[in-house]
Amino acid sequence: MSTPRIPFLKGHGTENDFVIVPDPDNTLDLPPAAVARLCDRRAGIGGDGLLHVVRSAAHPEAAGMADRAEWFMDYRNSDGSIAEMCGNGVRVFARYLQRAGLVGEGDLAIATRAGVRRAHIAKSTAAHGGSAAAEGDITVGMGKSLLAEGEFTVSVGESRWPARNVNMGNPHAVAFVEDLAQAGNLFTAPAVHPASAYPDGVNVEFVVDRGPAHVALRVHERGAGETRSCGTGACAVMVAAARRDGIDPAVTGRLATYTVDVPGGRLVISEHPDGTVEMTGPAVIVAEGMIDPDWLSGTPS
Ligand SMILES: N[C@@H](CCC[C@H](N)C(=O)O)C(=O)O
Repeated sequence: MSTPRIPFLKGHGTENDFVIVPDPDNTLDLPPAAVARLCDRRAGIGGDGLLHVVRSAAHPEAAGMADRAEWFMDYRNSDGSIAEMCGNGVRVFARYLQRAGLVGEGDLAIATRAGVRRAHIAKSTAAHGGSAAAEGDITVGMGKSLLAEGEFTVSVGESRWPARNVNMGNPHAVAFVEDLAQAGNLFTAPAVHPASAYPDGVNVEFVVDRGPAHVALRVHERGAGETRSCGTGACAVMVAAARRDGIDPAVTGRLATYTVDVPGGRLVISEHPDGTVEMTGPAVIVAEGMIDPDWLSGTPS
């Protein structure tokens, strides 16, 4: 009997693109090599990462969150490595659940390795025909940022910039530059100093100003290379930009909101007086299909 084909979908959030593999009961074997094969842009489906959609109760890393969030985002980078969190991924994950009829518009909770995140799926508009595939925005509560004390730098070639070390569930180094072109081709990961500050690697964001409370970034993602967007990175950038601008909602008691442009679109990010960060942006499912299990396992057919 032949092995059944594996359903998948493809989606993106501000062009941070993902292979989505629904596996409610966690029955699929997805070793790093299989993830890298699926995310390969020439020999596979292609993506910056993979969203393995599993019921929290069925996954050993999420079972403890099952009472608060039915679904677990088992996120993998395109090189097959595991990441704690993916901001754009959470929105696309929520969009998948909506499209599959597993959740409706409104609020839902999603378990991630960084903890439970709450998403709000905006009501579909008539302009989108009210369909479940509508491209309305999704807002995600991204938790609190953690800014490390100390001196950090990021360098590309001979250039070196001071950086903020911001954790959004996953690690980020944020450097303000004069011009985004200074980041170079970003084929390889920029050097970070001290490297010991990031024992598990780091995502690196380069940032320029576009106007008041408006910045733009380029990013090199750990485990994926340069991508068109990074949601957690955009949140790290928002917090770093606010502090640089002398704004700390915990001190002022007022919400701070920044527009963060990424190569693949725009995200709007707010920090509340209690320190929680909220991100709003699009999430789109573009295709669905079937994976050949023999190809995935590398078994010649
Ligand atoms: N693109 C994501 C971040 C994905 C994980 C990251 N590469 C890491 O290893 O931490 C986002 O939108 O946040």
